[in-house]
Amino acid sequence: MNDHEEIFRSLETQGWAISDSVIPLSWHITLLMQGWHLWETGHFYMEGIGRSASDARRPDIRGDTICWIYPNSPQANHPFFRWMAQFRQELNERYHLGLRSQEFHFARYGKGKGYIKHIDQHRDSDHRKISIVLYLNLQWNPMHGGELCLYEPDDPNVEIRRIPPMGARLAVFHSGLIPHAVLPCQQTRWSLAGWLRSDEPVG
Ligand SMILES: O=C(O)CCC(=O)C(=O)O
Ligand SMILES: [Fe+2]
Repeated sequence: MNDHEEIFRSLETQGWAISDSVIPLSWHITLLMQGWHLWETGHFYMEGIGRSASDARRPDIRGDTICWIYPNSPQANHPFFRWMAQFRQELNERYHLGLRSQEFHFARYGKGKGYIKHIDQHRDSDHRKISIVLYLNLQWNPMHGGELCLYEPDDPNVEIRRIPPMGARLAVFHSGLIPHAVLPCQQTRWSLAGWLRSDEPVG
């Protein structure tokens, strides 16, 4: 069974999947360097919690700062995004999900920050179908916290799993199904977060 197969099986049976082997180790390091450089040069900002401009920034709900990766930017050339386009195509072939586009941003959670329990589909749009997080941390140990915490779709009070954000670890889950949270971290936490979408690419 190849790595993609394992992810597909887990997605099918439980709605989420984790892989520590599908992403080459060097990719998370080169992506971390890109993210770190963008942060150093002031390209990160705090995103609101909804879709409209009036949706307030709420660091008490969502503590990360982010930097979107635009299609024609140098960062978009990283092989990770071609890998992801291929993965998206495989998902479409197997499950007819109609995934037409993908979007990704770097995310940086400073010490003490997290993201409270939520679902990734916005109230008024269900175009986000599959959520993806690639962790970019070089070293992580249990004292650093910052786990991705997954909850039962039918009962969000029930925790299913805590996943430490180890470098090169890939988390994949159904955006409209799995409630999840980022627990407060005790060390700066880096990731690349994104969504496979059912609408056309922007621009
Ligand atoms: O970084 C993670 O583990 C999850 C992030 C998340 O839930 C989000 O950006 O919507
Ligand atoms: Fe999320």
